[in-house]
Amino acid sequence: MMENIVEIKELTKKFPSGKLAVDNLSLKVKKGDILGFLGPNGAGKSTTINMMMDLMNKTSGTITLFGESATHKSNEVRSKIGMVPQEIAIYEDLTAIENVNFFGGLYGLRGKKLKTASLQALRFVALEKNAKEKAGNFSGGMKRRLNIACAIVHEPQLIVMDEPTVGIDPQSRNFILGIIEALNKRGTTIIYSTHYMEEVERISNKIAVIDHGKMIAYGSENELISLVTDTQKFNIEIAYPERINVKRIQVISGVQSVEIKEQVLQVVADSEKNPLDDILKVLVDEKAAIKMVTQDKLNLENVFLMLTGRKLRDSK
Ligand SMILES: Nc1ncnc2c1ncn2[C@@H]1O[C@H](COP(=O)(O)OP(=O)(O)OP(=O)(O)O)[C@@H](O)[C@H]1O
Repeated sequence: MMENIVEIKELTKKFPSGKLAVDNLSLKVKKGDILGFLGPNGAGKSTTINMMMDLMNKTSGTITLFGESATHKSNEVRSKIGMVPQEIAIYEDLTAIENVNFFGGLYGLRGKKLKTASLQALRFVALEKNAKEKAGNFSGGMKRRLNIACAIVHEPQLIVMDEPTVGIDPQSRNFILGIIEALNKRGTTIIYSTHYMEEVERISNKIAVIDHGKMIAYGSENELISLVTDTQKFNIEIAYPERINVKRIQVISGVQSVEIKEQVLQVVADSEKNPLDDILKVLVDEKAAIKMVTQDKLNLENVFLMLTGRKLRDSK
């Protein structure tokens, strides 16, 4: 069975204006992945996705979806893909169910099959009670959810989402992230474009960081963090710091430095090793009375800053 559902090789887009929006970008997406496609505004995320969906011509490079060229894909492959565009693409004058029926019809669903699939899609985004209401009367969050229902009515194996949570309240955003996790649980591969790193941290197992059209990093969250640091820091709160023999901790494999600040033992260690078990054993042995253990971790914002020298949010 094919493992890479998406393969992009050396993809480039130069607009007639001369703007190089996507620059020699390569990327693979495996079955079952939730790929967070992360980058600031203008990084080239939409341009990449639009070429992937064959909505825009590429300048050079190749894009393969389910083993077929993105520009010459069969109807069979077409029906395996769903797209949630950045701009909400629903008919405001139609009801919710009419919207979903319309998109299901485009994918060849008819009659009873269409009816069942449309209701199921609306149920999935918790809009079944609003099925007969006009989409134009929906809140921003409900429109976003309806947009998703329209993209999943044909039960695609791959869903590509371009910033589907922009401009909505935190509750609706949370709900949409939950929908994505549920879709993934039933086996759907997801490509999720966003400039919100906390969304990517929550839902993605793989992250592709893009900036100025170039792929600057790819991997799991921990792999990206290890690109910019080779240490980790543990803070261990204890009741009796005076009982600790620091030397016993210093000699543990992987430990770089140990410091006691009031009731907190601060240990810096190699990120490749996990000395925590051994450290805790010493503390238990010395009856230091462990109260809490926390780990200082870099986040993706730090990673982006360290790789590019700029902040993710307000970079242009
Ligand atoms: N039709 C076009 N002609 C010229 N330049 C364009 C065109 N469309 C996009 N661009 C430019 O290409 C770059 C990448 O844009 P793109 O929309 O792909 O970014 P993005 O990462 O999706 O960001 P956003 O969150 O703003 O959508 C930007 O500098 C943008 O201004």
